[in-house]
Amino acid sequence: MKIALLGYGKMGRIIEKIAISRKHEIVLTIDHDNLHDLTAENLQKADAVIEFTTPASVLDNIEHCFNAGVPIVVGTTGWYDKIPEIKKQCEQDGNTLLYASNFSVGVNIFFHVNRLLAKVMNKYPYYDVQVEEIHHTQKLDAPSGTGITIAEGIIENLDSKSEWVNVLTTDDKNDDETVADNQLLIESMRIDSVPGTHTVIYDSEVDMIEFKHTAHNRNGFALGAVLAAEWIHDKKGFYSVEAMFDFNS
Ligand SMILES: NC(=O)c1ccc[n+]([C@@H]2O[C@H](COP(=O)([O-])OP(=O)(O)OC[C@H]3O[C@@H](n4cnc5c(N)ncnc54)[C@H](O)[C@@H]3O)[C@@H](O)[C@H]2O)c1
Ligand SMILES: O=C(O)C1=N[C@H](C(=O)O)CCC1
Repeated sequence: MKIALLGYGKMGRIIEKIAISRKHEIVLTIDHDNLHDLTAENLQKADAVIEFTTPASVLDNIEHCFNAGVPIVVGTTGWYDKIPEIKKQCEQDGNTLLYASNFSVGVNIFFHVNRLLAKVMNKYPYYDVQVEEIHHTQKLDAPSGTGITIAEGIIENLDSKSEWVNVLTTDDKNDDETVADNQLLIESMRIDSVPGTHTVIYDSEVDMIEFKHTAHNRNGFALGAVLAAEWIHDKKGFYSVEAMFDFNS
């Protein structure tokens, strides 16, 4: 397959290596210093685009791919309030996009079990729940996209929570944050070069249940994005990465 990379930062560089190891060809690489190469003609050389840039540039990049008629896999986070609009554009105009807050297989298993656990916890209301996410200090958005997906999975399945709120701390101290009973706290921490750690904590007066995913490096995210490009290149429409996994059969 021919792949175009939008964003050649930490993720773009690893995706390139993994794509080549899977016998794909990188036909276009765009970063902030060669934006003039982002033309429909260049994009159309690719069977699929993989986009890992910034919250400020992702929507323009999506538009470029839609205008060029090339399927796009979006890894960038921090734009999810625009999902309904983008979904509509896919459905109305026949565009193709797949996005994930986290492409790693391990995190997608975690998402699935998180939803099941939240359902179980309905029977045990004396546990309160919160989400913690830790990432490197270069991260531009908070909470992490993964943290939002985890929180939404809890809110959809646990009757006592109806919205999430975020608190960002820049060191590892954990001040006891107080939130309303219906609110689910997502505590974001930014520490050194941490690739991504997410924990769901159910706490009661007598004990604590911690459910945790730790990324050791970025390779799992990158492999998932390449697998998503392989999966989507001949499809039409709007997809979340869940469509690639079938945990129910
Ligand atoms: N979904 C996932 O599995 C997953 C995993 C890791 C990171 N991410 C997300 O991916 C994004 C990128 O992460 P990263 O660690 O590679 O960041 P990074 O800062 O290392 O790389 C981003 C790159 O995008 C470039 N860029 C900026 N504007 C651009 C534009 N208009 N067009 C093309 N390139 C542009 C920057 O110069 C930079 O090189 C972030 O939003 C992050 O949250 C998602
Ligand atoms: O490094 C990042 O930035 C990451 N972003 C994603 C998120 O916001 O959840 C996935 C994990 C790494």
